[in-house]
This record gives sequence, structure tokens and C-alpha cells, in this order.
Amino acid sequence: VGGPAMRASQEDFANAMSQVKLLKKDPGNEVKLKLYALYKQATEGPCNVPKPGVLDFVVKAKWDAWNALGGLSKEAARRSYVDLVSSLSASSSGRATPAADGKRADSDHVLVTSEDGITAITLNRPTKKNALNTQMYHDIMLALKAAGKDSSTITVLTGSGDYYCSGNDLSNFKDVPSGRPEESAQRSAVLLRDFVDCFIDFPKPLIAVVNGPAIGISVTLLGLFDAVYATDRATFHTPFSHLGQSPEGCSSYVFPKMMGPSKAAEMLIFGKKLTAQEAFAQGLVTEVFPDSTFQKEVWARLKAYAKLPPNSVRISKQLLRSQEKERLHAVNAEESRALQERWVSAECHDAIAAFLSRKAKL
Ligand SMILES: CCCCCCCCCCC/C=C/C(=O)SCCNC(=O)CCNC(=O)[C@H](O)C(C)(C)COP(=O)(O)OP(=O)(O)OC[C@H]1O[C@@H](n2cnc3c(N)ncnc32)[C@H](O)[C@@H]1OP(=O)(O)O
Repeated sequence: VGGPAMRASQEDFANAMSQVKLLKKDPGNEVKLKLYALYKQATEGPCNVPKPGVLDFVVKAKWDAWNALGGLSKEAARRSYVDLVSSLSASSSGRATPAADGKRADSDHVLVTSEDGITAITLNRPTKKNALNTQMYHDIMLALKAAGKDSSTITVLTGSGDYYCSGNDLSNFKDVPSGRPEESAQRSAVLLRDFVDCFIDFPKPLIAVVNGPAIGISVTLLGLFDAVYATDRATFHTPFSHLGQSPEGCSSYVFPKMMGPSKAAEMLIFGKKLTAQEAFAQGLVTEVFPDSTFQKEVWARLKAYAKLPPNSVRISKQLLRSQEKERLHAVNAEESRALQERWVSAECHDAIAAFLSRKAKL
């Protein structure tokens, strides 16, 4: 989102409210609830009305959405509202149009294609090793929401160029206005939580085609995928402590369950980088392929999977995942809260300043 950390004036907010009415496409109930919640938070502050009865479905859904914003400040909510409307307007004007079957739709750095029963979301910022800027977080969320509802059987996330993804774009921290780091951290925590929620709630099989090294949030999210196919050139690295940060993507819960607490600690606390084979041995990767045949072999397999009956595949995925969903949402909320605190810490600022001034490379 252009000027991610700048303040949103009352005028920006008013413009965004007018823009919402001009959207060409219905953004769907989930996004409407988010807009409602941010509007209420921006104008009235934290949720101040009693919880409605469970049978009052619509009122309860609105209350839940507003209440979930917790103590988010009015200014931060206003900014998030403006950012969300701006990403919806971009999408509605065709800049980030979700792919219709057989067609292709692009945003600046996130490409979406849909064919042969597969919707593929490609991170396309190879000169920055596919680092995720704030616009990309929004674009990926929109792409996932559309893919969850389209007619494809499976959805794939992959990267273009030599990297899968180098994680959060550390320049995201550059534009934080002086004197307002807490607000910025609060908004970022809301963004992170919403982003990870999209992966937790994704309704059909989600497959990662890991075409090269993966860092940070692109690694932690893999625990929420249904299959992870990796080239033997890939590495898996979560240098959170080196950056004065802490784990996200539900990895603090999923990784210890998957690989045992000590192997998870080596990765998530001490930043040990795993090879593709090591990640396979820990259960993070489903299968490793030689780089020379990676794309051919993986896509042939995916095309075969995509021919399976879509409803059956979707229901099976939901059965496999439904038991854990509530827990995962709680973990996501807790991890986002911890990071909100980390982002205003000196440890985090020093580490990021070192990277940005090119004194440090991981
Ligand atoms: C308050 C704002 C918050 C905003 C929103 C928050 C939302 C949720 C956040 C969730 C928390 C996530 C945490 C993480 O993901 S932690 C991991 C972060 N990633 C890194 O630390 C990787 C940093 N990059 C590197 O160490 C190296 O660049 C790398 C090993 C990836 C590649 O090294 P190599 O020597 O091969 O190539 P270059 O360094 O020359 O890279 C080419 C250019 O790409 C730029 N680059 C690469 N990765 C990043 C990145 N993560 N952030 C910003 N820029 C990146 C690099 O600077 C080069 O750019 P230039 O050509 O312009 O110099």
C-alpha cells in the first residue's frame, strides 16, 4: 500500500469512505465485516457495546469483527481502513484482479493464474528475492480469498526467479513516522494476524512449490500448507532472534508438534538454516526434487491432483484441518501480539538498521 506507514488524515479517511461506495465489485462479506470493524474502531474506538446473543448472527458477526480489533488506536484503524480500501480499489480497477478460470490477472508483484484446475499465486519480485512489501500482503490475501471461492481444485504458492521468498521486506520498517512507532506496530500486527488467518482458513488444498531459498514468514507459513514440494536448492531459514523478532505463522505451535521441541528451537530460536533434505527429514517438506527436473515433475503431479473431484478434495482438507483451527487462531493472535512488542524494541530496530545500512547480511 503506497506510503504504508504514513498517517491517514481525516480527509484520506473520508475519501476512502466515498471510494468504498464506488467499488465495482462486491468485496464479499468477510471484507465488508473488516471494513465495518475498522470504521467503528476509527470513529468510536474499541468495541463498547455488550456482546449480542449467538442467534443474532449478523449483529454477532459485526460485534466479533469490531471486538477482535482490541485496543487498536483510532488513528491506526483509520490508516488500516484507508489501506484496505486502496487495495480493494486497485483490485476492482483490474490491477489485482483475481484470476478467472483460464485467464491471468496481475498485481504489481503478485501474479495469479488459473488453469487446469490449479490457481497459482506467484510472488514476482525477483530483484528483491520476492521479499514481501505491505502491498504484497494485501494482494496475497485478496488472491487467496478469490482462489478459495473459484472453481479450481488446488491452489499453489510459488516464487519467480532464484528465491521462493526472502520473508518480510525489511524496508517496511523504514517509513515508520518518528514518534509513532507504537501505532505502526499495532497496525502491522493487525495486518499480520489477518494475513496468517487467510492461510489458517483456506478451504481447499494449498500447496507450496518452493523454487529456491525461503526465509522468515515464508518458512513459518509452510506448516499451514497441505503439501510442500521443494527443489534441492531450497534452504529454510528463520532468523528471528538475529532480527530481534519472534516467530509467526503459527510456527511456535506447529513446528514443535511437527519436528519435536528441540529441532523447532534450533530453527525458531537459534535461526539454524536447514537444507531441503533436512527440512524433509523434519516433516516441513513433503518431497524434495532435483533442481534440474523440479518444475516439470512437480507441475505434472499437481495437474494429476487437480483432476480429482474438487468437492471431495475440499471436504477432506477441511476434515484434516478443522480440529486445529480454533487453536491456530489463538496462536496467531498471541504471536502477532508478541511481534507488536518486538517491533518497537531496540533489539529489533538495531538489527533492521544494520541490514538496511548493509552492515549485516544473514
Ligand atoms: C512495521 C512494519 C511492518 C510491516 C508489516 C509486517 C507484516 C508482517 C511481518 C511478519 C514478520 C516476518 C518476519 C520475517 O520474515 S523475518 C525475515 C526477514 N528477511 C530477511 O531478514 C532477509 C534479508 N535479506 C538477506 O539476508 C539477503 O538479501 C538474502 C540472503 C535474501 C539474499 O542475499 P544476496 O546476497 O543473494 O542478495 P542481495 O542481498 O543483494 O539481495 C538482492 C536485493 O534484494 C533485497 N532484499 C532481499 N531480501 C530482502 C528483505 N527481506 N527485505 C528487504 N530487501 C531485501 C536486498 O536488499 C537487495 O536489494 P538491492 O539490490 O536494492 O540492494
